[in-house]
Amino acid sequence: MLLVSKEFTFDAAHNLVKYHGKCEKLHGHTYKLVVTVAGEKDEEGMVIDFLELKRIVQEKVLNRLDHSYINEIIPQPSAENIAEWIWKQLETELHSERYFLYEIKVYETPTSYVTLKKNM
Ligand SMILES: Nc1nc2c(c(=O)[nH]1)N=C([C@H](O)[C@H](O)COP(=O)(O)OP(=O)(O)OP(=O)(O)O)CN2
Ligand SMILES: [Zn+2]
Repeated sequence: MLLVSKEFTFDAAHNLVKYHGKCEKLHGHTYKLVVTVAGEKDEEGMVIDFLELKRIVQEKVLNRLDHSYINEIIPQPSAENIAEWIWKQLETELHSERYFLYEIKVYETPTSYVTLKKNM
């Protein structure tokens, strides 16, 4: 099995409504998203074309989250809840007879991130 990953960034604002601390105030992050697909190669020697991966993530995730107020889409936008929402947007699209969505990482800051992995 091969793992194919691509990194993306998006800028968005949020506030954690059920939270006591500085993050209950409106603020923004440049989020980093790493999407990993697992599978076997096709006759072109690719699990999934990076361009196809980019097209799907752009359409299903970035077009909605980039420059958004995330609370309007995800009511309590912790990195954990954002990761679960992104997983739901991508799971069906990144699934074929040869490959499947394996893991995503959502970085809220360069040092704070959440990993969501497929139950195997
Ligand atoms: N488990 C989680 N903990 C926290 C979350 C979260 O989503 N999941 N979110 C926040 C805040 O929204 C925010 O991420 C805190 O960011 P920031 O103020 O930038 O944090 P730091 O400055 O401490 O980050 P550094 O990378 O260390 O500079 C809080 N907790
Ligand atoms: Zn935050």
